[in-house]
Amino acid sequence: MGAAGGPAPATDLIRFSGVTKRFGDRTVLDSLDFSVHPGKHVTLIGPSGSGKTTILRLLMTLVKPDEGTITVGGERLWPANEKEIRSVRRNIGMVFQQFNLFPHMKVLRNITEAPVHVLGLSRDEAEERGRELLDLVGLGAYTDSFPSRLSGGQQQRVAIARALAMRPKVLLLDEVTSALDPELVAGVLDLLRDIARSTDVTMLCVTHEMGFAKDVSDCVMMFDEGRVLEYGPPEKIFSAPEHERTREFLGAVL
Ligand SMILES: Nc1ncnc2c1ncn2[C@@H]1O[C@H](COP(=O)(O)OP(=O)(O)OP(=O)(O)O)[C@@H](O)[C@H]1O
Repeated sequence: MGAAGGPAPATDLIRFSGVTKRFGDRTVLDSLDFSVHPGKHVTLIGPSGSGKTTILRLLMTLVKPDEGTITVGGERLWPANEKEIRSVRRNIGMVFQQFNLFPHMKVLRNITEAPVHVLGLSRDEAEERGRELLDLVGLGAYTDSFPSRLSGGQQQRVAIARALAMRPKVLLLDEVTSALDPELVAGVLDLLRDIARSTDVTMLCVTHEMGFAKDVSDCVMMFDEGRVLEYGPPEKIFSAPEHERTREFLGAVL
């Protein structure tokens, strides 16, 4: 219960507190504070080099903060020991710009490897779930194909299915359509819209697709020089931004 007797405030799923990241002399994230509630879809927008991808990479523990704390589901991702990091990381899946599928494995095998080896599912259980996911992403007929036989858009769908196979609480999407031919972009964005509507996964999405940001996000975070300049619902950020810098950025990309 909240202090006034009303419902307790929703607990944050992701929380960054005072997170600073430097590469050499360059401060890429500067004492960053933000939080994301469970089930929300948040898009990160802002100029190139403003630190958006670095946030996703911190959550994947591909890079480590120089200062600050990061928690996911109330558990510390940083600072934390290896065991704690592994346990928190298990809740987080990521889809990259380049699909990074295993080229020597068939599509279904690409999706079942981590559930078998990391989650400890039996091969049968993992395959059953893998087939369901391939149906979900419209690739049920491609279980026995090698990735090289698929288009870029299809490969990206497999990568999305592979991330979902780990039943993540948080799905990180890093410019997932930017390596695709233009005619394949809409299909992948439609799939992500469906996933956003039909699952309770929390999404953090770096994108240059402002249309997608408008209709999928509950919140948009506008970054500039390693800081959150504005954070709010898309209708506010896109229609009535508070900062001149946001207006300039949107003016250039919309
Ligand atoms: N491993 C690294 N070593 C050195 N500098 C890095 C490294 N990773 C990122 N940077 C620098 O950090 C800054 C922020 O990078 P980041 O990729 O987070 O930006 P971004 O906002 O996602 O940009 P974009 O929209 O172009 O992808 C950039 O100046 C980048 O060159």
